[in-house]
Amino acid sequence: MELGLIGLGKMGGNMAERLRRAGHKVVGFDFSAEAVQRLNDAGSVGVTTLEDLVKNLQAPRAIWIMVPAGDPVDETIAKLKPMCSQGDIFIDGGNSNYKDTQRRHDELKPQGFEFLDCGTSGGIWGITEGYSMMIGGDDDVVERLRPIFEALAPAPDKGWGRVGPSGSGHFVKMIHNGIEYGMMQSYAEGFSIMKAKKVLGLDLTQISEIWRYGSVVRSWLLDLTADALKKNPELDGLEAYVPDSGEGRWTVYEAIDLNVSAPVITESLIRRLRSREENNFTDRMLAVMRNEFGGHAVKKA
Ligand SMILES: O=C(O)[C@H](O)[C@@H](O)[C@H](O)[C@H](O)COP(=O)(O)O
Repeated sequence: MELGLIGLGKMGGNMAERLRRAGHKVVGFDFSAEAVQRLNDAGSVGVTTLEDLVKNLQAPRAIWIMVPAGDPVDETIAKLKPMCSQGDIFIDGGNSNYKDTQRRHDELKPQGFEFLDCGTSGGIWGITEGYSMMIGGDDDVVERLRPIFEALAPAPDKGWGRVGPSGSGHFVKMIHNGIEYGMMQSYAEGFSIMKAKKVLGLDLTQISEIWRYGSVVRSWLLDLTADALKKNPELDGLEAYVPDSGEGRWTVYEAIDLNVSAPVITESLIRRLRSREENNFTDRMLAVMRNEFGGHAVKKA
């Protein structure tokens, strides 16, 4: 099949290569000339304008958008529409908010365009391991792209599927990432407690390796954790600073809207926020109040 791919970063570039290896024609666009060159060197078609991307694909086209969530997705669709034809399919494979996705779908459908959302998991490993894909949108449109999903997935019949109507792919990916936050937090806390138990002299690298096989808490995340500890057991040179890209906080908003208590995911998000505050105002407030009512000592900076 032919696929247009917009955004040849860590995810898009690797996806293009996995598709090429499976025999598909990929026409890829990126603002980075280097990324376009890399694609051409690998044997796909790299182009430097969206016009060329559209021209190099036969209608009805399928164009996969792999750009940062938010305005870049709307801007890309707005640029593509005048160049594309009725029946063309746009796929948003990024981490968009599902409410934006539903809005985009409802705008595009009456204009004659198809729109799928595909929550795509797998990170930089997807090129070899395959990607897990949670797809939202019309069933017949998903079927038209079956060869693409089969090639990107870990196996043709595994790791992908239509999960519901438009928006549901991104909704499920949002929850997936919320779970990711909770799992990461739990591993990190467990390893921290073991590290603090100095009298036992535990080797965290060894333990992570033991847990990888047969243990109830084995997982791919733990495999990666074990690799990281092997490379850098003390995590030297790293700042205790954890960013987030939005999916975790959207999961928490959703839990609140639905009256579902989700304390682990919520706390995992809060811990990330806390990791970015050094000597924060909240804790200084606590110290000063304690000092005011009880005359308790404060630690001066
Ligand atoms: O499934 C995946 O491949 C990951 O979940 C990925 O989609 C995620 O976006 C980033 O790893 C960073 O997410 P945060 O910045 O929110 O941690």
